[in-house]
Amino acid sequence: MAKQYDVLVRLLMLGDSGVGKTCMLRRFTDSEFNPTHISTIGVDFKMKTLDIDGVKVRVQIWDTAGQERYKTITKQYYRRAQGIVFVYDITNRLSFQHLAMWASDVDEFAPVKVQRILVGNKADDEPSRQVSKDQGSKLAENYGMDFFETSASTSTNIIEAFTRATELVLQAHMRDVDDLLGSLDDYLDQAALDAEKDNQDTNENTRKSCAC
Ligand SMILES: Nc1nc2c(ncn2[C@@H]2O[C@H](COP(=O)(O)OP(=O)(O)OP(=O)(O)O)[C@@H](O)[C@H]2O)c(=O)[nH]1
Repeated sequence: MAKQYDVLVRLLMLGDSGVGKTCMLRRFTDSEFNPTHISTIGVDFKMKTLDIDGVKVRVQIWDTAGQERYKTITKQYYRRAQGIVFVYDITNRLSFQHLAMWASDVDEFAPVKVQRILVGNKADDEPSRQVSKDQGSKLAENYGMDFFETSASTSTNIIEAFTRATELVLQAHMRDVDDLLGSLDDYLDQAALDAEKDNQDTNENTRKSCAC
């Protein structure tokens, strides 16, 4: 059967329990919002295909449990992630403070070139806000990440956040391909020069040894 996509991208969602990771994912893949909180057990994943500049990208998004007791399981998934979506809840200051811990886990267990974005979810619940947009944006700037305030409930910025994380992964991998092609060009140039030099040396030797 013909492949339905050109590239596969793996994203991982991290953040405290209850920040809305599962709701964001369901909103993105199924356009649904379920207000009941059923804690994720270990990890779960969903897929969606995006068209990014004409490239069909199959995005595989791993939704991890935020609860401490699943950490041993969830950490095993960091290694294969190409992009991380860090999520906190704008109505929960502690979930914002814990980002330092999530980020340090990623530094320890994820590949060096993993791409990262920061998301403050539940932006619809303005009356309960505990983390200002400015605080979120400053932290993202410190970490060198793009920043989005989202709402799984109203769908605000959900597509934008996942699409941006996917684009960043694609760009990083394109750079790798370019670097690889660049070194291949250098190698071929050098090989052509070496072959030319060998040729010249052989011609000279032939001339030197010629008695005529
Ligand atoms: N107001 C509002 N509530 C939200 C939003 N997203 C999620 N919630 C609520 O937050 C609660 C937790 O959402 P989940 O998606 O289950 O949280 P989680 O981060 O996946 O939690 P764990 O699986 O335990 O790690 C649910 O009761 C949701 O209804 C949102 O954008 N706005």
